[in-house]
Amino acid sequence: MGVGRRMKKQGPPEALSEEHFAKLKRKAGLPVDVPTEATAEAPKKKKRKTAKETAHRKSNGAAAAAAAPAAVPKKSALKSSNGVKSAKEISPATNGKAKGKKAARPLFDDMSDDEVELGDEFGDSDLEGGSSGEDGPTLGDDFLGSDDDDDSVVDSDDGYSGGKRKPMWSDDEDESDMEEKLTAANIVGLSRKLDQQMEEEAAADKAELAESAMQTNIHGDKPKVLADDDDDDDDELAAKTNALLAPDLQLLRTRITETIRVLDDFANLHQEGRSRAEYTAQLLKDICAYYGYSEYLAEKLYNLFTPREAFAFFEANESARPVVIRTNTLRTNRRELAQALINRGVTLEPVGKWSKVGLQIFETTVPLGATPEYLAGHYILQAASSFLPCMALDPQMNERVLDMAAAPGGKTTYLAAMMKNTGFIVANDPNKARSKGLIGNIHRLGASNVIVSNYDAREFPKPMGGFDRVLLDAPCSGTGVIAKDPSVKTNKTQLDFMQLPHTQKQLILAAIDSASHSSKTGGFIVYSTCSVTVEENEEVVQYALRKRPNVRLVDTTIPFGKEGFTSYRGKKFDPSMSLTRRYYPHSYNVDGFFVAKLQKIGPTPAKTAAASEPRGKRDTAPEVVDKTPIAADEGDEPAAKDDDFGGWDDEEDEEYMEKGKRNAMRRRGLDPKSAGKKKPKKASK
Ligand SMILES: C[S@@+](CC[C@H](N)C(=O)[O-])C[C@H]1O[C@@H](n2cnc3c(N)ncnc32)[C@H](O)[C@@H]1O
Repeated sequence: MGVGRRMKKQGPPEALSEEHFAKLKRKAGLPVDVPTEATAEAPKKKKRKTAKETAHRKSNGAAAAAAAPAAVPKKSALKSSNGVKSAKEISPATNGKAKGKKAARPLFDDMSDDEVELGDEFGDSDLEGGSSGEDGPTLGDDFLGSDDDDDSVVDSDDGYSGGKRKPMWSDDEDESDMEEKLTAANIVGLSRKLDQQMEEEAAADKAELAESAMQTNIHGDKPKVLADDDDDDDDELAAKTNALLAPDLQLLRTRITETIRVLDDFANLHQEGRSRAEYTAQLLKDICAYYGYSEYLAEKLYNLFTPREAFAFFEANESARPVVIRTNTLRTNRRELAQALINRGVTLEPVGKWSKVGLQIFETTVPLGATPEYLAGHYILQAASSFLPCMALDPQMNERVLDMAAAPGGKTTYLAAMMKNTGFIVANDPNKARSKGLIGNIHRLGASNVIVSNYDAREFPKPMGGFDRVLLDAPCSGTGVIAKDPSVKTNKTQLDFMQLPHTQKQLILAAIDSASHSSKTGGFIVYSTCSVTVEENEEVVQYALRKRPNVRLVDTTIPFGKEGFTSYRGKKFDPSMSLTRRYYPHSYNVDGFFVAKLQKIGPTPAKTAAASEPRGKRDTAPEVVDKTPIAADEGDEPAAKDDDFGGWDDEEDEEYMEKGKRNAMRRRGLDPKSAGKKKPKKASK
């Protein structure tokens, strides 16, 4: 089945909402506050274990796992006074449908004693020596690259060596069957997790309600957010909220929500004589104080959204995204992996219908970076959003693929699995330290069609060109992954947002020039970043469209995501920019990400890379000379190579900054030559 068709059946991941948890509860056959058709249906489909069975299973490992799960009690029997019962409180009852149709099979009922023994043999005590310690899943992901330090490389050229031969491709997986089994096997863990999440949500809602009630009592319906010059109370509030050392966070938060309320309904709620700009300025100040952003970055991120959505974005950056692992289909399939991990005490479920290889981890009693399955390369810890560029690139078997910025290899190894280890992938990264992690992952996951190189990718296609598909997962500011790396809140400056896009623009042209427009199967380029800023995304793609008329934007085929901006703060982008996709932590509960897919529809401009197309691959048609070649500054020395976010080169950047200043002056109608001149002294009186 082609990916395109499969995608149509898939839905987006859940947004962060009460409904998400309610849905999961329904799925697990648990009661939710609002009864719906789905709720009524759920108990018929799913079965759950009693608390007794849970305890037994926990203490007795697989023996207990083999016990048949108890049927789901009727909804009325489950409902407690507050509408939510914990797994412990639920009493067993029989389920008509299960009896009538087919008795639900426990997940491990066909497991031999040998397999049970295996589970015990590699139990917790053996795993505690693993690098992750006792704190659960702490090993790196594909962005931060803590896998860099992973020296647990298992050479796996022999392929999967787990005794009997196992099915390799999860394409064969029966999705609904698997979900049912997984849900049954995980039911107690999931219920516990969901109860906990519901409790947290309820507490947060209560606090929110109390907060707004407090406001309503104090100020009536028109919130008083901005201070009057002559008001002592206001001075006190200002002193409390603006105090450098210990701002009153509760007050700040209240003022943030109230200001948003005013901005939402400005005509009715604003204080007499106060402008929208004043409210916005106050809100930004409060956001900086409350969440700890630099003013510069807070404003940049705020401007992407409506005030309410911006608040949701800043909030989402305060909590971690779900831990997700990607099944390595070169070694196993998702069902087998899930069974193995559940057997070790991991609570999980499929990440969503949009992926056949992702598993979301809810709880684990073992360090995920040290299980035998991890060491044998059956999975990699990989953020869900990192799947997306690979899905968009959609590499085919036997193709030639370039991954321009590949370390630590989360995406490279996914591409290799998609290609079933056929064809070849050039996995490039100039950062040698990060490349160690890349090589480690390639070996551990058994990706045998990968060649590693260490070029500054701006040099491509000189070393090699003519690829069927090119992935550019560009170095970026990381504004989409602030939850993972909060230092981004303060360490990104205006200079970064000039220098990074500059590098990204050079890289995207190199990516385009490295792809073969005459590829029989491809000619596609995917550009992605884990940043949400327009400078690093739409502006870079727009630049590529302008400089390379031989490419066009095409559908990413990812079944969810917000459309890229076609205009932004007065800037107009190509209408096809709506084909690009944006992902936000608050809307999809994934890292912030951007994905654009380009197709090369004509020959590479002669002056740049055509000459490096492999022999026999060169197009016989006359070459089109690009009338808009890369600007003169694009041939400069590459930036320093040790920076994950694009490196640094004082000389280049100084020159670049100077150029920027001169252009800015020109735009303001000033003479750039006067830049260095001293200001004339004021005439003395
Ligand atoms: C977002 S990370 C890539 C993550 C990787 N694609 C994965 O999935 O594991 C960006 C990478 O770009 C690399 N990089 C920085 N400057 C580069 C350049 N000029 N050419 C190629 N890669 C570069 C960094 O070393 C870093 O590993």
